[in-house]
Amino acid sequence: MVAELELIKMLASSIAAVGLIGVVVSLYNALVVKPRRLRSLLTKQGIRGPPSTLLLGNIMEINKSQARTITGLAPAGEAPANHNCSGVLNSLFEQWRRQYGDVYVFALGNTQVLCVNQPEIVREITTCTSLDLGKPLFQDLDPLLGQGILTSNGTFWAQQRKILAPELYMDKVKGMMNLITECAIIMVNSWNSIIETEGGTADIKIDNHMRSFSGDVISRACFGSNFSKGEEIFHKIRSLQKLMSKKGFSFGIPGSSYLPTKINREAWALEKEVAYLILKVVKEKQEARYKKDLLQMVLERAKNGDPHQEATDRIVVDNCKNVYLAGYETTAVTATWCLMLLAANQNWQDRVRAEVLQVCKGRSTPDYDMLNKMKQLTMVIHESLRLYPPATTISREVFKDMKFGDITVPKGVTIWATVMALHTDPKIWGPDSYKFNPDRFANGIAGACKPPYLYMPFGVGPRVCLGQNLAMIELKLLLALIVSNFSFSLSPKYIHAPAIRLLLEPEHGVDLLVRKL
Ligand code: HEM
Repeated sequence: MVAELELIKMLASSIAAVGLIGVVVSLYNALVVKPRRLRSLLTKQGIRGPPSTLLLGNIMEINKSQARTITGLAPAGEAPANHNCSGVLNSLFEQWRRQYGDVYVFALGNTQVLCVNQPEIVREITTCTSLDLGKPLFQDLDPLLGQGILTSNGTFWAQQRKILAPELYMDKVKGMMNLITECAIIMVNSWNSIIETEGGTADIKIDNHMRSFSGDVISRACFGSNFSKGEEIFHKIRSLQKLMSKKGFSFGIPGSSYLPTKINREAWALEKEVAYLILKVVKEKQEARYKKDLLQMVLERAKNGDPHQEATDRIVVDNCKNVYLAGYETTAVTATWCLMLLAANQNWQDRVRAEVLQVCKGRSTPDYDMLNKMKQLTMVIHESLRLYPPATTISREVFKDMKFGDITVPKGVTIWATVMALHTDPKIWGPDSYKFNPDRFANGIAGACKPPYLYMPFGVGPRVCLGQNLAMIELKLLLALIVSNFSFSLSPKYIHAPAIRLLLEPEHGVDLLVRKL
């Protein structure tokens, strides 16, 4: 009996040892062998790049000064006189581009990233419709994004795009004008009360105000009359988002999101709670026959595409989270940068205000046609998105060997079109490419940028942003109401420190001195 037990113990420990060896081998393959092989396939084609210094790095751990170096903008306390992008030339990406050419490779964790700045190749990549080219797979973000439109690929992505896209066409966005106006008025009123309390002029950190506005719009658009429940749900998604950025991306450690760490456990619990709450609202809606909103339409289309309840539930839950994450912070941070630039360039603030007042002819809130007539305002938004694009790179992964230009990109490589570098390239924009000059957009995007597809704050091609119509209307309406109600300048507290987190954000927020007009 004792001998049998010993034998069982020995067998168990050999199985454990073999299992452990298997794990070590697969880790070694993923972390060392595969990256080396991909790198050498690129190097053989003459593509060079910095040594793999970021191997096993964690993007969130690239410390703040490094993030600022990558962003390339002026560091804290050294704002250039007109608060433009003039420091970008010194950025790490620019440095690498000068050193290694328009196409170079670097390592981010165990991922080999091919950085592409050559216009024709950028175009080939961004407009490529092959399903073998898609979004990089960030398993770490699973609890946050699930398998929704932002991260999925292939036919499953195409199915989800078909479901969501019609809900964000311009005619649908036009129908959201009332709800967007309501949210903008709430924002303006909150500033009015702060200014009243402060006695005429208030020093306001505007970032969270912009977030409340865009969060409010998405809650109402998705959940219609249930928007207060939507707000509760989005509050939890935001907590999940914060938790994920605390965790960071553990590039290079396969399976790390499935380890029962404290953060992972918290994330799983929040993920379950969010899914439960969304499905509860969906069920209530079905029973109460509410007016159809975005979520309801997604549900109906998802049901037509797949009769299985579980699959339908997943599409609804994941896309609800995806739309929120795609549309909330991006719009808020763009509004924040626009206001910073208008505060720093008073002449443009005056020009936009004069236009808004002239177009609105005494009306306190503009309608859709009025927004379309606001050309100066549109130019300012375009220029702000050029200098401060919230998404600083457009990224793709190749799922089988593919050829772009004369480069063969091996399966598994990630490609980045570096939006910030393309948006400030003097060869594309002229010698004042680092300056805030909305006039360059006087004849539209095609007049400002040659070739126009290199202006890509919303991406280009088959995966172009689905929410750009909604975002532009939200931004125009909010900014029109702000400039017609208030005048503002930069507060002495403001520190110019753009930093790349998930998006390009002002590291210390934006502080404005705001006065009621
Ligand atoms: C100023 C605000 C916004 C900016 C700068 C922005 C930017 C972007 C960018 C750069 C992409 C990736 C494009 C690519 O990979 O080629 C994207 C995708 C996407 N955006 Fe936006 N976005 C904004 C607002 C919104 C809003 C308000 C919504 C929805 C309500 C939204 C929904 C989406 C969706 C669903 C995708 C994924 C499309 C796909 O993969 O097929 N975005 N956005």
